[in-house]
Amino acid sequence: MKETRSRKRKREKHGKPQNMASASSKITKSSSNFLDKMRARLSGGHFRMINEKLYTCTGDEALDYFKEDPSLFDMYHTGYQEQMSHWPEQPVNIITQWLKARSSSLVVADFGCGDARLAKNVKNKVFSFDLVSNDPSVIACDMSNTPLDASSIDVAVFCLSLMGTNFPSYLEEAHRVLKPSGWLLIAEVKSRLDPNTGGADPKMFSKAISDLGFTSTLKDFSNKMFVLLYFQKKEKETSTRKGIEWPELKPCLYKRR
Ligand SMILES: C[S@@+](CC[C@H](N)C(=O)[O-])C[C@H]1O[C@@H](n2cnc3c(N)ncnc32)[C@H](O)[C@@H]1O
Repeated sequence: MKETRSRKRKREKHGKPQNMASASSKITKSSSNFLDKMRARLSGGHFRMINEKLYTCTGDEALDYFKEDPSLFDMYHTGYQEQMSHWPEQPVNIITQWLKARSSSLVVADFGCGDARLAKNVKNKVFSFDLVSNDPSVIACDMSNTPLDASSIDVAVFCLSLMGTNFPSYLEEAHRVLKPSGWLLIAEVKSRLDPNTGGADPKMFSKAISDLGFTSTLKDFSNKMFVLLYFQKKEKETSTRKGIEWPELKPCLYKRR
């Protein structure tokens, strides 16, 4: 249909500013999208850097690292939660279910608790340990040296937290604080315990823990992202701790998304 002169005049009068407004709103939107993307990329980069640091230093070095700048801990956990949001299942939920199926009188120590999700979701008394405490319920320490008494705990949990190069000392600490027959529950990133992808031999890892004074009760490799290894502390002290052959656990480095 042919446009009348008066319509054309109206369109030219009113149409142009409208188009300009929508063009400038498009520019604002796309530049804020761009800034959001840049921010996400930057924080993803920071997360990967802190993550690599935690996997390549000892626990006390990691403690000093966060003491110098506690904001790095929040940065790490923002990135970690982003990564976890892509996992179909979270190991902390499986451990939560395991605890819920048992007596709530079991006393738990969560080694490397992160945001203390485990403590928040069970009725048990949970001692939550991490390098930084952002919550009054979390005790800040290097978990190779907790303030717990010897033989005072029923369940020790390491959910994706065997990060430091001195990880055997975390398991030794768990052995110290666990009661005889107490449970040691480990969830670890699958690639770290998969020889096909350059990871450690899970049999060697499990044997080292048994040599420390535990009996293996469950090995679950069914999940794509993580393995579950459960143990019970032996009734009698058998380990000398010396001569245990620990495999090297490779860092879990997350890909850029
Ligand atoms: C990958 S996050 C897992 C957090 C939580 N367990 C979960 O499943 O969501 C590992 C946590 O272990 C903590 N961690 C690593 N080494 C530690 C150490 N030596 N002492 C205390 N916490 C440690 C880190 O600060 C981090 O919060």
